[in-house]
Amino acid sequence: MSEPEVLIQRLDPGLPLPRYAHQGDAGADLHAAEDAELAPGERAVIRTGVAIALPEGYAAFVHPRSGLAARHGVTLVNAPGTVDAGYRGEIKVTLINTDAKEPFLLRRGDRMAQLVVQRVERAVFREVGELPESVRGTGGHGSTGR
Ligand SMILES: O=c1ccn([C@H]2C[C@H](O)[C@@H](COP(=O)(O)OP(=O)(O)OP(=O)(O)O)O2)c(=O)[nH]1
Ligand SMILES: [Mg+2]
Repeated sequence: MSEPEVLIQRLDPGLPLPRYAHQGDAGADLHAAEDAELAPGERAVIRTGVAIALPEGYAAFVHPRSGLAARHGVTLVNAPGTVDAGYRGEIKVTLINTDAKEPFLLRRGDRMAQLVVQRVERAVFREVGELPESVRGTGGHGSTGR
């Protein structure tokens, strides 16, 4: 399978570019371009120092890092964040500290989230009066029990 080429622009020369930590990883780690201190319950929009141009038919999704989530309760408010193929602005990460007691200290250069590049489809929304029947029907939101 050929790898899609993503053009990347450094907006902050002092920072490493996003990279895959291991062969086979789906997510490339995004670095924080700034220091921040998040009090319990606080959120902050953090710059990554990079902008990208994705090929048509692709999107990139900003996912939390599970280590930060498990150790510190730090995740993303909008997980996963969607980076559109046409977006040329700086990628930003909206972190939230869900820990009840401990503030979270983020340092410039820390790996704070990961970017997953994926092929995406665009749908045509065709309006109809009635939808076709299905086995599930309209049951949702816990209809199958706990
Ligand atoms: O975690 C994220 C999510 C989004 N974006 C950028 C890329 C994306 O293409 C753009 C818009 O994102 P989205 O459509 O999710 O936000 P919106 O609130 O709908 O803004 P807009 O009105 O600009 O579409 O913001 C990020 O940098 N980080
Ligand atoms: Mg939008």
